[in-house]
Amino acid sequence: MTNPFVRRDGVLHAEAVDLTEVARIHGTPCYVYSRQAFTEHFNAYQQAFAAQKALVCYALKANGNLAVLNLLARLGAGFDIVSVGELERVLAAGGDASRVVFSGVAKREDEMARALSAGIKCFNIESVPELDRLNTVAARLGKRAPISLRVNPDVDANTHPYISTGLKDNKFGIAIEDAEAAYLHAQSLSHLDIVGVDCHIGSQLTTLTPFLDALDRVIVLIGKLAAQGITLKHIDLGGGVGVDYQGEVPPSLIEYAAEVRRRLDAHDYTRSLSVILEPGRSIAANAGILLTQVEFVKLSDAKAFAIVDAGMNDLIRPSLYQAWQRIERVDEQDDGKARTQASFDIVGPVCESGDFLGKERELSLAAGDLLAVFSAGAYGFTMASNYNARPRPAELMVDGNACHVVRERETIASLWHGEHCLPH
Ligand SMILES: Cc1ncc(COP(=O)(O)O)c(C=O)c1O
Ligand SMILES: N[C@@H](CCCC[NH3+])C(=O)O
Repeated sequence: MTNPFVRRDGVLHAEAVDLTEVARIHGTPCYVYSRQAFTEHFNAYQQAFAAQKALVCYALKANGNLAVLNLLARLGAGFDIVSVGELERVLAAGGDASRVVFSGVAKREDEMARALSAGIKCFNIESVPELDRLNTVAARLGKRAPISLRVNPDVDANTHPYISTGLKDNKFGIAIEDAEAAYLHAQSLSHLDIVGVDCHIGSQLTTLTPFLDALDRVIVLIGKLAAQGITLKHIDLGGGVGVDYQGEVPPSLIEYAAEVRRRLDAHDYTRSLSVILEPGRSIAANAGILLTQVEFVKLSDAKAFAIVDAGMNDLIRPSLYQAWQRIERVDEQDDGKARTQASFDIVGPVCESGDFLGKERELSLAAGDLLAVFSAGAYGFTMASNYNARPRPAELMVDGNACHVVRERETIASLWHGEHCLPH
């Protein structure tokens, strides 16, 4: 995989674009994405799973920018959505509803109705009451709803507890031992078509073992369903592989695809299943950085702080998960400026002690320096908020030597749009 963020003469570039120029023209903080990286990361899935009728449904919760969705749609992506808002984004970006799968534990009736009339590929159902609700909505609309059940295989994904989803005590999915009964119930409902099975055990998995353990358990279930006369068209393996934040070595997609194929080929009842994948992070994370400027260097006996203009409202992963993301000075040329060399906590402007982007980073810094926070293309902008009345940053997409604004920085006035004072 080509790294889109490289140094030339000491200055960090995104593809061919000098990031100091980006900051000068567009201001900070801002997200900068690489078209080339998004393309390569998506194509890696397409190519690895090419032999097995796989549909790569990009999980846009990772990065739902319209330019990203449009780019991926043109590369042949399907999409994994978790709300009607995400469905509308896909459609607005030119995505095809018939390549959309709808995940999430709490789909409202109006969301189901909209997805049914748009004609999505599949609802990934996470509970028995949700089956009943979808059946009622489909009957009301005179439609049939294609469904798969998201089963929870009780496999430990060995990832952060907040992003582990396949254990019994997680809210997601139907416990695998209850799944057969749930499928039989689904079969009894008048307006549902059972088309698949789905499983997602967590995010940022750095080994294949939990994925394959989960798959083995789902295959046992598929065998039981086949014995009941319930045949499926697809198996949805959920989110993608983990990424390199801090030297992690992500599992090989080629090996993943081969292991999946080997397992599916081993049984008559799984051989002809098509495969769906829902990767988000591995397509988006290392296709983006967050650019931020040092406002002040604040030193005390106890601490060295670099106070920057991006905060937890812009990038919450470090605060929320103690996530580690690489931080470097953009311009490392020797400009003769006096700097402090220290182990810095990189903190933001938000009024919270938990507002940091990185801790104990050995850097040489002065006010005015530009920093890049790496691996920020996934779960960066999509998790940004307006806390402290801070406008969300601009998003930019670099393409070769061009840099396009793909979302403008929010204006302050837009933050009170739709708010009203009481009548006197
Ligand atoms: C149901 C579902 N599918 C797909 C994903 C995307 O996962 P990842 O970003 O790890 O590829 C998630 C997030 O964990 C998810 O909850
Ligand atoms: N937002 C999380 C991942 C969430 C996964 C969604 N189920 C992160 O940044 O790591």
